[in-house]
Amino acid sequence: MSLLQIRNLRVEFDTAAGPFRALDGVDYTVEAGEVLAIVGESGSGKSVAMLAMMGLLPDSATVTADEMSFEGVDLRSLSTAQRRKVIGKDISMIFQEPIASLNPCFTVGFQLLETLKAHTDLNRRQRRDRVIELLTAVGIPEPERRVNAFPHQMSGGQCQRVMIAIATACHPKLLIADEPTTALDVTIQKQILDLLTGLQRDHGMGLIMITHDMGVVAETADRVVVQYQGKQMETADVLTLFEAPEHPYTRALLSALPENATGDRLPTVSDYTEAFASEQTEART
Ligand SMILES: Nc1ncnc2c1ncn2[C@@H]1O[C@H](COP(=O)(O)OP(=O)(O)OP(=O)(O)O)[C@@H](O)[C@H]1O
Repeated sequence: MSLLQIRNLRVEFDTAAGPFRALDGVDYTVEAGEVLAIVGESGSGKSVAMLAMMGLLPDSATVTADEMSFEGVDLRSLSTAQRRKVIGKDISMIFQEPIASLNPCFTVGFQLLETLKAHTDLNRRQRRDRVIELLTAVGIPEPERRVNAFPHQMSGGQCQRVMIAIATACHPKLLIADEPTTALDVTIQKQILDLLTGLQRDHGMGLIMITHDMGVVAETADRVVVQYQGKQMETADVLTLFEAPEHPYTRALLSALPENATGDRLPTVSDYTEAFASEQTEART
């Protein structure tokens, strides 16, 4: 039994301009302890897919799927409240903007304590110790002092470490990281990726890494789903994808990597996909 199994997921938004299909029949499988990267350019439906699974899309969204199960539990059969209970305990998510994700009015220690209070039976003393342990585990220096810092007193990288501490505080079985390094300085990006993959390995968590960056995919993933305009283009294990990409869109993404540049100008995905893109647009209208 897979940790997460989603088949033929479709999401349509009711918009002022009429219905808009954001996702059109995508499949995701994540095994326990596996890292799945969902890659695709902005608007390809990466975030919508995860929000749909967690029941967090607004009422304007219609979500359908042939299967949507977590550890064998059919998420479609649960009420929103029941789904949040399953998901709140076993699935955590971190977002692109760490500073915006933390509450600016409370210290980082308080925000960690609140998470532990909501999801564990630890007493006050144990929670305090666990907060220090978590901040140490994510590499915050002088955790006894930093526990009293407000988010604005920390760097973007430190705030993302705190977000990772909050997200992993209750030992989730699946962690979803939505562009976790995009807002960070390049030098910090690698440290955050190493932290995430280290925690993932140590705790045997499933990890879904949402990204548009093939470098992040190469660095972290076991398997990859490539999306374009709400459709799934290709699914492969990471080595196969880099060595023998099957779909023209995947080849375009790989060709646009700086290390694959051959001429004076860095190619872009659109250099390869104009014909393909108009084909997709026609199919959607
Ligand atoms: N509430 C909404 N109402 C209408 N359309 C929406 C809504 N939320 C998302 N969309 C649309 O769904 C499509 C997919 O969005 P999504 O945020 O999943 O893209 P993404 O691949 O995660 O992009 P990014 O990397 O920029 O976050 C986009 O065209 C977006 O505009």
